[in-house]
Amino acid sequence: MKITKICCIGAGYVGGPTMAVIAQKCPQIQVTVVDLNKERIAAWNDENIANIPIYEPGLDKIVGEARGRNLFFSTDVEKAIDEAQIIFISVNTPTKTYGKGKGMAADLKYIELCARQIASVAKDNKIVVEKSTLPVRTAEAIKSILDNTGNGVQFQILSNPEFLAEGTAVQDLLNPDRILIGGDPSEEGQSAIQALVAVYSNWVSADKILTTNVWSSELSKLTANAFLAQRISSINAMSELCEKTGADVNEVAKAIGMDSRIGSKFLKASVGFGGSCFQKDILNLVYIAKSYGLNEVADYWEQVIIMNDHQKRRFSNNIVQTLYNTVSDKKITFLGWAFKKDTNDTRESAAIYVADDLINEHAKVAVYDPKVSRKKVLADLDYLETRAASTNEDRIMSFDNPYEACANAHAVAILTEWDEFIQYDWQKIYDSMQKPAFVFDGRNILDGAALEAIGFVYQGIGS
Ligand SMILES: NC(=O)C1=CN([C@@H]2O[C@H](COP(=O)(O)OP(=O)(O)OC[C@H]3O[C@@H](n4cnc5c(N)ncnc54)[C@H](O)[C@@H]3O)[C@@H](O)[C@H]2O)C=CC1
Ligand SMILES: O=C(O)[C@H]1O[C@H](OP(=O)(O)OP(=O)(O)OC[C@H]2O[C@@H](n3ccc(=O)[nH]c3=O)[C@H](O)[C@@H]2O)[C@H](O)[C@@H](O)[C@@H]1O
Repeated sequence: MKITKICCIGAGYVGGPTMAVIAQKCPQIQVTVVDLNKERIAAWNDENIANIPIYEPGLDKIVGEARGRNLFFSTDVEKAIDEAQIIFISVNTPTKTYGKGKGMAADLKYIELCARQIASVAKDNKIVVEKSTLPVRTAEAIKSILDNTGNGVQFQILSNPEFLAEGTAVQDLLNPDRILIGGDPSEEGQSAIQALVAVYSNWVSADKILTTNVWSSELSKLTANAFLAQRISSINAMSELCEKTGADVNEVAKAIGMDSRIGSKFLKASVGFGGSCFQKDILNLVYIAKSYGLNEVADYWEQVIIMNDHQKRRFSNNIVQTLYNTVSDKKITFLGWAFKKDTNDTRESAAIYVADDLINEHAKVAVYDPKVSRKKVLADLDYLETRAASTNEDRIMSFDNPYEACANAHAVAILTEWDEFIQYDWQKIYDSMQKPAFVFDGRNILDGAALEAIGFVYQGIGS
C-alpha cells in the first residue's frame, strides 16, 4: 500500500513533535494532526513560530519548514480520519481518577472515543496505530470496537510506542535507538507493518526497525519505562545511604557506570523523577500484574514509586530540619519548576510535591523557571487539592528574574537542572540572601565547594 495521507489524533507532546518529524522526513506524505482542543491547534498554527504550544529545542525549525507544505494542524477530526490511510492515536492515557482501578489503571476513555470516531467515519480500509502508551492487550479492545461497525471496512491495528524523552524529543525522533512496530501475524497484519516500516525507512535504517507481535510491543513500552524509572529509584536509594556513610553518590554512580553491563546513563541521583509517564506507566503495570494475581510482580515494581515518593519527601523534610525546624513565613526560592530541563512540561514534577510540603509548613515559596508561568505553577498546586486556591496564591511568589527570586531568601532549592543556573553570579545571590544562606541542590548541578567558599551552606543529594 502506498501511503500518501497520515492523520494523528492528539496534538500533544508526542503527536505534535512526532508528526512534525514524519512530515519533514517524508515530503511526499500529507500529515494532518487533529485535536479537540481548539486553543492547542490555534497555537500550533500561530504565525509566530515561537508560540507553538510545546517547547522543545529544534522543534520550531522543523514545524516552520513543514507546516503548510505537508504538515497541517486542524480541529476537523472527521475529515482527517476519512482521508488518511494510516491513523495514529496519540491521545493522553492518564491514571484513572475514579471507579475500578482508581489511582492505578490507565484511563482509556480517550482511546475508546478515538476508536468509536474512526469506526463511525471510515469508509475504506485503514491502518490504526497505537502511538499512546497502553496496557498490554488494548489492541484487542480497539479491534473489537472497530470490527463491530458492520460497514465492511477492514482495520489493521498496529502498536508503535514512542520512546522520545521531553527536552530531547527532536533528537530522539531524528535518531531513535529503535522503532518498534507490533502487528498481527496474518498476511494483512504483516502488510500493514510493512506500510509503516516504509514510512520510517525514509530516515531510520532497517537494522533499527524492530517488528514484533502486538502484545510484545505494547508491553515493551511499559517495561522500558519501568526499567528506566527503576534505575533512578535505585540510585536515589543509594543516595540516602551515601549521606549516612560518607560515600558520594556521584562517585558511586561513576564507578558502577563504568561496568559495561550496567552502563553510565540514567544514574543521576535527584530530588525524584517526574514527568507524565514514569509514575503513570508503572502504576498501570502494577495494576495489570495484580489483575492477573501476580502480587509479587506488582509489589516489586510498586517499590520504584514508593522510593520516588520517599525521595521527594526526604528533600522537603531536610529543608525544614536544616532551617532550624521551621520554615514558617520564610522565603524559600525554587530555581526550576519543570520536571526536567529544556521543557515547559511540569506534569508530576518533583517541585510540585516539595512546594506542597513546604506550604504545609507555612513557607513562602518563590519560583523562577525560565519556561513555566505562574498560572501553571498555581494550577499544578491546586490540582493536588491540599488547600484552598487562595492560600496557594498567597504562598507562591513568582519571578521573571532569578536574582529577584533569590533576594532575601533563607534558602535556594534547585528543582530543575536548567543549564543557566550553573552560570549565575552566586556571589551576588549570596549577598542578597538572609544568613546563613542555604542551597539545597536537588539536581547536583552546582559546584558545592565553590559555593561553600562564598559562604553558602551547600547540600547536594547523596553526599
Ligand atoms: N509526553 C511524553 O514524553 C511521552 C508520552 N507518551 C505517551 O503518549 C500519549 C500522549 O501523551 P502526550 O502527548 O504527552 O499527551 P498530551 O496530553 O500532551 O496530548 C494528548 C492530546 O490528545 C487530545 N485528545 C484527547 N482525546 C482526543 C480525541 N478524542 N480527539 C482528539 N484529540 C483528543 C488532547 O486534547 C491532547 O491535546 C500518552 O499515552 C503518553 O503516555 C509516550 C512517550 C513519550
Ligand atoms: O514514555 C514517556 O513519556 C517517556 O518517558 C521518559 O522520558 P521523559 O519522562 O520525557 O524524560 P526523562 O529524561 O526520562 O526524565 C524523567 C525524569 O527522571 C529524572 N531523571 C532522569 C535521569 C536520571 O539519571 N535521573 C533523574 O532523576 C528527570 O529529571 C525527570 O524528572 C523516557 O525517558 C522516554 O523514553 C519515554 O518515551
